[in-house]
Amino acid sequence: MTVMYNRVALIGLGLIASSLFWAMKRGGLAGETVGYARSAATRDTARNIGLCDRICDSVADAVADADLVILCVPVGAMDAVAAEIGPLLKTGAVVSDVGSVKRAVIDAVSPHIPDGVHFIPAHPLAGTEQSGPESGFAELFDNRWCLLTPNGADAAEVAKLRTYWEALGSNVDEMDADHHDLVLAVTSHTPHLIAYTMVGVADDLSRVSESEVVQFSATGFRDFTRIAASDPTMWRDVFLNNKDATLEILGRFTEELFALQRAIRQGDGDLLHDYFTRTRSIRRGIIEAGQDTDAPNFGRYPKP
Ligand SMILES: NC(=O)c1ccc[n+]([C@@H]2O[C@H](COP(=O)([O-])OP(=O)(O)OC[C@H]3O[C@@H](n4cnc5c(N)ncnc54)[C@H](O)[C@@H]3O)[C@@H](O)[C@H]2O)c1
Ligand SMILES: O=C(O)C(=O)C[C@]1(C(=O)O)C=C[C@@H](O)C=C1
Repeated sequence: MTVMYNRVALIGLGLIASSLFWAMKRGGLAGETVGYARSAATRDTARNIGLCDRICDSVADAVADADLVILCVPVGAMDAVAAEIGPLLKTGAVVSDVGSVKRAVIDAVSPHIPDGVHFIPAHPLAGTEQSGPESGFAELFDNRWCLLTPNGADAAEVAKLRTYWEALGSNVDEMDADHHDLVLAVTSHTPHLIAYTMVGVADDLSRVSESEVVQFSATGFRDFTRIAASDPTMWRDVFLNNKDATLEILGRFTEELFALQRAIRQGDGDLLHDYFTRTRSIRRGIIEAGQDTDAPNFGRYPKP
């Protein structure tokens, strides 16, 4: 139990902020955690479930004298929130965020950060399809990655924030923001778009085949429906703010899809088999590297 920041302010009280609070409480990482949400209903819910040591009715009260301020709002709201809190930040404070996109957040937030305040963007690669203050839990960040995109921030403050995320349970790495956005377009953003599309297609079909799509949905499709149940505001903002990288990956995806479509039409079994063999090895690599702790056989076969 080591207090790392005396006062931590969480702005936006959803899945990530509430998980941060419970994980900080578990580790005793903050002297005091204060929270602010835009809507009175969310603030009431937060108070009712004991989220944060104090819930403030104004963002000014929340950031007053805060040593660490974490912006936990959708990516598209970062600009407005940063503009509001910028003039209220104390000298020496650290501002961070948890947004799923990094370059657009840096461009939106940096202009509002006064001299003497450190802005260190971060992105925990951990989440669920749930949202809101009641959805958080202390273990969310355990054994997950958190990527920092420091963008030239003070090295000592970056090292401290890294230690903080490690104390929350995460593995931490640093990355250039543009590279982050390209990597996440491949590993998270485009897969979400594909899931949204596939569930939309099934929904169109279900109007033809009534409830069969739901009744006979196999595990693969159920996984798609979980992903496609993710928060619409959050994901709208991800795509609007990681436009170039997502379009680049979608272009490549479409080319591959057409190649597989042609192979099916032409009965080219070799092409399909080779392709699926290559992709299977990627999954096996992830399991062998110990990166998928949710896999059903995780840990069953000890590595030699
Ligand atoms: N959900 C995930 O899987 C996940 C994972 C990693 C990072 N993130 C990122 O974390 C951030 C928060 O996501 P979440 O899942 O906690 O979302 P959430 O929907 O659970 O919570 C977001 C909170 O922000 C508030 N909010 C929305 N617009 C606002 C505004 N203009 N001003 C003030 N408050 C506003 C909402 O009322 C809500 O309290 C997003 O930037 C998202 O990209 C999400
Ligand atoms: O598990 C999930 O529900 C998620 O989609 C979490 C997930 C991801 O794609 O891995 C989603 C967006 C975030 O920015 C980070 C994590």
